Amino acid sequence: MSELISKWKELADIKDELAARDWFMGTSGNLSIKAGSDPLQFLVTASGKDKRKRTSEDFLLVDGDGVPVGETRLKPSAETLLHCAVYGKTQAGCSLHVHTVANNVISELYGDKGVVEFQGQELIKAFDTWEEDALLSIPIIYNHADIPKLADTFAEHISADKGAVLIRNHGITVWGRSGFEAKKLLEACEFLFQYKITLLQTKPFL
Ligand SMILES: CSCCC(=O)C(=O)COP(=O)(O)O
Ligand SMILES: [Zn+2]
Repeated sequence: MSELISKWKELADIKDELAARDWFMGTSGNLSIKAGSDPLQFLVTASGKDKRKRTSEDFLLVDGDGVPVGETRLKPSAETLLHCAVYGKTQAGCSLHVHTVANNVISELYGDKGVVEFQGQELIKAFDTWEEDALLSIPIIYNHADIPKLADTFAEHISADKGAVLIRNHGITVWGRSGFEAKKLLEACEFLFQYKITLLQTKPFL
């Protein structure tokens, strides 16, 4: 199997798993996987598709600027520039963006603070923070309608090969060195968000 086909299949499998969780409401979300470093190329979801369906037109290959490689009638995700920022600044191999109710609620609750923090929760170890008092901070940025501006603001928070950034009342983007790692981080974030919301809802009755 060629490297590109194998990357396509890997991303399609991740897409199916996230779809099974119902994380692509209303055609939201976009995913990418690095296909080559020299020159930088990655597969990204085509814009506006129902990401719960598996088709031969789900992804297209783009360069480091998010421009399609070769002739295609497909349009790359409207948010491709955020994926460009991840691959341009790190050695990450996969970047995942989803809108969920939990990530939107957390982004609104902590949006004015610009960050949501987790401590004393086992699942923050997904981010390789093993110390007992480790603190996981997830930045929350403003949801600029202008995508180049959104991508620039997002890029300010990319400093490692794995990470997560919330976009207020929009969604989350996570990235990792591999598809496995990116998916693990996304699942960990969504668990932590749901945990915090549940705890906040429960507390008044304790
Ligand atoms: C209908 S959701 C609005 C656009 C968005 O935020 C998103 O994640 C999906 O856009 P795409 O162009 O990647 O389909
Ligand atoms: Zn989005």
